[in-house]
Amino acid sequence: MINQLLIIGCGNMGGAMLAGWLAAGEDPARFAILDPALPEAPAGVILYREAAEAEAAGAHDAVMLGFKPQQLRSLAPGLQGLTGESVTVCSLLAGITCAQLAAAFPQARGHVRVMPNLAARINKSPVILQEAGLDEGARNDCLTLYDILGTAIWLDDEARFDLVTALAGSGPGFVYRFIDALAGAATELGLDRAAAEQLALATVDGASSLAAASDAGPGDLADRVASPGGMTREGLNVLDEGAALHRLLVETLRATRDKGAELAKGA
Ligand SMILES: NC(=O)C1=CN([C@@H]2O[C@H](COP(=O)(O)OP(=O)(O)OC[C@H]3O[C@@H](n4cnc5c(N)ncnc54)[C@H](O)[C@@H]3O)[C@@H](O)[C@H]2O)C=CC1
Ligand SMILES: O=C(O)[C@@H]1CCC=N1
Repeated sequence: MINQLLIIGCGNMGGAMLAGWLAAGEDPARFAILDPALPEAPAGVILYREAAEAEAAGAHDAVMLGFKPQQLRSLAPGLQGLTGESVTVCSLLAGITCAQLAAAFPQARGHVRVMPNLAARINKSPVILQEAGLDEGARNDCLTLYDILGTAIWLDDEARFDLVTALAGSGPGFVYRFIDALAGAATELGLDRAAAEQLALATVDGASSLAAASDAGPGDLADRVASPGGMTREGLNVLDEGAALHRLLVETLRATRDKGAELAKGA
């Protein structure tokens, strides 16, 4: 079991994960934060402003890096005292590989890439994991911890990590853009903006919950919405014309995935 996780950089993503763990009833003493700028920590969670303070406490057996990938090179030297041989280094840093983590924190017990999304806050995030150097016990400890935030899985091929990041880590951003566009389209065609936003959100919420609970795939479900000779088919035809939506999303995921390699190159 991971007794204490030190979250180094607790902004949007680290904060959402911490909120998810606490909402699930985890003991706040199981977590500590090192962040020079976070206004305050949740009740019962220790907040360190400097690495030396966390080092002196020496209470953690894992760290989770939650700062920006572009900061890895400058911050790693100052974090060596926190990443000794009894400490597992977990990282949220998009694009940064296990090999880069091992090079940045060579003394650590093992290295884990972690890719959640913001739905960790409500324990509904997929969490994709990739490790280097962990034994079976440490693998189980990581899976158990991250599974609290939704559904954690090990990926067996790190070459696909940037792609799953684009799909599951960045994915909420694309879904939010879609909801916004749906509401914007209805507004342009004459609906009041507030009503359009409310209906678009409720529709996406209901549709996604139904798909999650259904044995049928989303393609089949779309066909079930489209009554023969009815209205929906006309709209689906617009999305399907020349595989317009499919092509747009392939380009969206490609651009997102490829940025991962660029971030890795810069680190
Ligand atoms: N936002 C998202 O939905 C997701 C983000 N990620 C990853 O999470 C990481 C953080 O992203 P966000 O939370 O969006 O960024 P953010 O800017 O909200 O959070 C970064 C945090 O790092 C802290 N920080 C800055 N310098 C620091 C230092 N020297 N020591 C300790 N902490 C320091 C900041 O004060 C801030 O709280 C990135 O590596 C990103 O790739 C991964 C999956 C999803
Ligand atoms: O935009 C980013 O780089 C991070 C990684 C996945 C979601 N947010």
